Amino acid sequence: METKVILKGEGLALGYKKQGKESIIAEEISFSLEKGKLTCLLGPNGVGKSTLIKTIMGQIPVLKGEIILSGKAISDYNSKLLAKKIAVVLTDKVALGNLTVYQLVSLGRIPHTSWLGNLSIQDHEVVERALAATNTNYLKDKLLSELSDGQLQKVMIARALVQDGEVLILDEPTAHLDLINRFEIMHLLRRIAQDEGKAVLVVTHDLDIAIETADEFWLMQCGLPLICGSPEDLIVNKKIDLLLPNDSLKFDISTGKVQESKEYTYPKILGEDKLTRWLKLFIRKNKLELPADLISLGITETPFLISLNSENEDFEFTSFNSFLNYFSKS
Ligand SMILES: Nc1ncnc2c1ncn2[C@@H]1O[C@H](COP(=O)(O)OP(=O)(O)OP(=O)(O)O)[C@@H](O)[C@H]1O
Repeated sequence: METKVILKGEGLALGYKKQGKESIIAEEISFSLEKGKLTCLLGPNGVGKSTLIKTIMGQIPVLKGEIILSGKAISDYNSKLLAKKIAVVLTDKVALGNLTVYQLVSLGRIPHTSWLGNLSIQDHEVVERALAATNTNYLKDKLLSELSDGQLQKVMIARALVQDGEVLILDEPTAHLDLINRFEIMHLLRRIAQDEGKAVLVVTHDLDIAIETADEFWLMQCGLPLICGSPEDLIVNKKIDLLLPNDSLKFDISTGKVQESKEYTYPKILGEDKLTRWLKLFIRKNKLELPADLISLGITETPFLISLNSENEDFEFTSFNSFLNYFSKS
């Protein structure tokens, strides 16, 4: 069977060297990046995610070990050959506002063109295909300065696609984007991984969307080896909690959300789970103290009602805010 692993590292030490002095940022970093999969690299700010990316891109050398790309050490690739294998999308703003989308995407072809940079008919076809794959064809004559952040991000992905490397790396591609665009970009990357058989590695802080879209997670935490596995495995075996070393937060396996770890005792709430969970969140968030003589609390969808029955009084509320008002009066 053809191996899908394209990039491999084992027991790496990563960091920076200044005036002969090493400053190690992360150790015991082992991974296998596979073609056809969307892999998300997650971890707190400053843990070393960008350092790992920069090392994979060959921008900084490994302090210990070797990264192997297609059976050969990264350090043995020259920059042009590496650019044919690995395409990168960074978060830096492009200072090329007066280029058209088509011109920018064409620039991604440079590792494949002659030294004059002329594009062949085949190169133009690759550019057209990348514009189609990212749904940005309609933008091709627009100037970059005329694009929204979401459109620009898709165009940057198109530029990386025309590089036609087997590995595509993106550092926080969904930062500054709205919810719809965040989903769109991550689904687009998943499609690219699956349809084009590329190994896509994405640094992200978007845990929710990463859980929805990723095939693999790499979790990075200070002083710990890199933890790799499918999101579902890491959730079920609780390794995902490594992202939350602070005791005040925990990952709630039943909702897939990060929440306060303080245990709340709720009264029995009558109603469907899909509604009672929002009532529980509302009680927890607003630190509501329910009456000591409470008999029952319930919630219904049609008509929307929150009912509170105590020994002394019964109430019905038609919104969460009117429920809250009851507590501010009492
Ligand atoms: N050129 C450099 N020389 C020395 N140290 C650096 C250099 N660049 C980054 N660092 C340090 O390496 C550590 C990891 O930084 P890095 O940018 O890799 O973290 P990160 O996980 O990507 O963070 P974020 O989520 O905030 O982007 C930080 O302590 C940072 O100060």
